[in-house]
Amino acid sequence: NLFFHPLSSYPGPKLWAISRLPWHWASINGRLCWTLQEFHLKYGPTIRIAPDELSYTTSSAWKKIYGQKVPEFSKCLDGRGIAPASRNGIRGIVTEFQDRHATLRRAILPAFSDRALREQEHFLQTYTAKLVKQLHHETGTVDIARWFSLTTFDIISELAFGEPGSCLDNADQPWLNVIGNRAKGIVWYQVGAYYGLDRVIQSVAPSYYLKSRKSHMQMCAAKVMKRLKKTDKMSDFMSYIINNEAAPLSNLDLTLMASAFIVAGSGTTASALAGTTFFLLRNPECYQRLVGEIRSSFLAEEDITMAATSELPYLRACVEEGLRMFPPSPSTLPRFVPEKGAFIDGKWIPGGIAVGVHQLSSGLMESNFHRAMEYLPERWLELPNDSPFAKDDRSATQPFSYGPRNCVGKSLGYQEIKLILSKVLWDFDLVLLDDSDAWWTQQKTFLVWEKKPLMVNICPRK
Ligand code: HEM
Repeated sequence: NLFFHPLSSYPGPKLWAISRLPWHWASINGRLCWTLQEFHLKYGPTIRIAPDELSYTTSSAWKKIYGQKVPEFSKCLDGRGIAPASRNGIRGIVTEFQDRHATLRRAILPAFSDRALREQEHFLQTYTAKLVKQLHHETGTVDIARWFSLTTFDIISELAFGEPGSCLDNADQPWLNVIGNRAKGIVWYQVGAYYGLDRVIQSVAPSYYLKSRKSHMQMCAAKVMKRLKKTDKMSDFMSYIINNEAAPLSNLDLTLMASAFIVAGSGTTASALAGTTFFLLRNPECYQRLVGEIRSSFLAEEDITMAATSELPYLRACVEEGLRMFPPSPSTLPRFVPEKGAFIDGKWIPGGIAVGVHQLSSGLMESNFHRAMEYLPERWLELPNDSPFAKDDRSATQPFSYGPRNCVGKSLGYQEIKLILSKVLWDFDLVLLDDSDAWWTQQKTFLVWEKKPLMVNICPRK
């Protein structure tokens, strides 16, 4: 692997080129993401991170790996790939192969159209108002990351199942923990799948591995069955998806789809909110400027709508910068080079090699962003040509991924983040308890961020 492999000329740590064990070890310990970021800093924009895997950080690699349609760089190959693949032989939208993926995607697109989003705004407004109300009872020290998680779970529960998740009413929602444990379980599953040791891994992995996967699917199936019995006119996702003639879905498809919505649509948005809040509070000038923009743009809280928050340039810049430095999906979403091989960033890569852009590293590379480790929202504003940020390669960061399998909930995610952040900053003054960078750099990832508590002092605005 070290001397005679087709990838032997790529830079990277030698031990990682010899065996995939160090990769799996870092992954199980939740340190893979930050370790890969250190490797990119040390070895450069393209590195070898396993005998059969290359990691990239450039915008051109995003376009090639995730944007090429014919032939597609597939998500799964011979048991290798990102996630537990199928249930009774049926795959969900995230792991499905190209042809059927297109059918599944067609079936759900209407639920994410601009029109649908406008019809869904009342869910976002209801739960954001509830969050603000609860925070008024809680003033003092709160874990704001947890409150964001409760809010986004409530919103996605309404959208995916047509009923409240009741998280904001009862902060001890066990399903949130089940989802966190499920992500940790997937990391173990990857070890089993890679070495063909699925049964062994099932017996040595922590018990939450099996239990959380199972209970998550059971809860999704029960909620979907309940939703299918409802006949009233609704504006949730299912109202667009059930009975659509373009791409009819079975009950199992609908359950897998609802599971994808719940997993992909709640924790991600909550991470974006927590990350952006953390960086804002560590940078008082940015925080004050954003608070100023929000409080001077509206006369009353009711004026803060999705459409109105879309008109705030500094808010948009703060969110983009938060997503760059704390991308909710910070790891690599690996793909496999098509059988006949492909050129990536000017170099020929043989078929079957795993390739991907490492999201966290691509956002933090100095070669892509000037003063990359600093939170500087102004880089996303309209810039004069002589600005030091004018040479930033903005498309090197793709928090919602890129191409035909990118995030279908991108607009919804942006709207949620902007609305929730605006309403919280309209009502409250916030101060971070620990303003070191520990919350960020010591945070573990299991495909997604573990979500450590983000402790802030919160009080009604003066
Ligand atoms: C800040 C918020 C969000 C971020 C950063 C984000 C990020 C992503 C990323 C990176 C992917 C690609 C995953 C892959 O290739 O395996 C993805 C896919 C997906 N996301 Fe999001 N997401 C967000 C919010 C949402 C929301 C609110 C929903 C609503 C249900 C959603 C639903 C989905 C679905 C269904 C997919 C699979 C799409 C496909 O395979 O065609 N996401 N998301």
